[in-house]
Amino acid sequence: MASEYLLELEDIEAGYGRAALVLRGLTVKVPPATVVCLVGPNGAGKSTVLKVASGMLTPRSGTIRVAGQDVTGFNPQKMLGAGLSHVLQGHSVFKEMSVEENVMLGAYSLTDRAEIAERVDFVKDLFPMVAERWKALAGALSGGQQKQVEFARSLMVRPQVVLLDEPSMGLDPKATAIVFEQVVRMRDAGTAVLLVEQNARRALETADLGCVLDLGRVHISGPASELLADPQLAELYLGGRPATPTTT
Ligand SMILES: Nc1ncnc2c1ncn2[C@@H]1O[C@H](COP(=O)(O)OP(=O)(O)OP(=O)(O)O)[C@@H](O)[C@H]1O
Repeated sequence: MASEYLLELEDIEAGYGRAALVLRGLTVKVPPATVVCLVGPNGAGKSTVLKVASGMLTPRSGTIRVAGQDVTGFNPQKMLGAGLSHVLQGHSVFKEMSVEENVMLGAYSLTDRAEIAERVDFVKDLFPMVAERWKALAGALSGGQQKQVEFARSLMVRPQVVLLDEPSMGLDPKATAIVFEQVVRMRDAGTAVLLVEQNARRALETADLGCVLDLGRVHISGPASELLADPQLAELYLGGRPATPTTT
C-alpha cells in the first residue's frame, strides 16, 4: 500500500528482557527527503528507537512500515533488505582495512557488478574525502572522516532511510560541523535520515523535523526550527535559551 512516509513506527512498545518497557506507545514517522531528529534526556530510549527500526530489537507491540510495507518482526538482515540501514553509535570502521574495503563491506549483499560500480561512484561523489582517501588505511583517518566512511558504507545498499545513532559522538566542533553537512548531503541526494543526538541543539539546527522523547513516548514533535525556538523546550532539553528567531 502506498504511504506518504518512508518509515512509520506506530504505537511501539519495546524493552529489554524482563526489565520495564523503554518505549511505551511511541509513534515516529519519517517522510521522504527529510531529516528527522530524536532528542531527549539520557536514557529516554532514543537509541532503542533505532534498534527497533533496524530489527535489532523486536517490539512487544506496535507496527513498523517501510514505504507502506509492514516489516514488523523482520530481523536486521531483512530490515536492511527492506531499506533501513543503521549506522551504530561509536566507531565501526575496521582500522586495519582500507577505506575501499570498509565501504565495500556495505555491498556484501549486492551481486550485480554494474550496480556495485554505480553505488561506488555515488558514494565517492557524495563524500569527496572518501574518494580522495579510497586506498588509505581507515585507521589513518580522523574521527570525523571515519564517520563519513561509515555513512558511505551504509549507503551502498541504496537504503530508503538511514538510521544514525549519535554521529557527532567523540568529535570536536569542527568535525561535528562537517559530519552534519554530510547528513544534509545524504538527504539532498534522496535518502531520508532518522537521527539520534545528544547534541540536541546542533542536531535540530540540521534536521527538518524534530521529536522530543520522554518517558518512552514522543512528547512533542514538529518542524525543528519551531522546537528550537520554544523557550520551555530550550530550558528542558537544549541547555538554555531558545534560538533567536530569524524572522519577526
Ligand atoms: N542492551 C540493553 N539491555 C538492557 N537495558 C538496556 C539496553 N540498552 C539500553 N537499555 C536501557 O534502556 C533505556 C534506554 O536506553 P537508550 O540507550 O535507548 O537511551 P538513549 O535515549 O539513547 O540514552 P543515551 O542518550 O544515554 O544514549 C536505559 O534505561 C538503558 O539502560
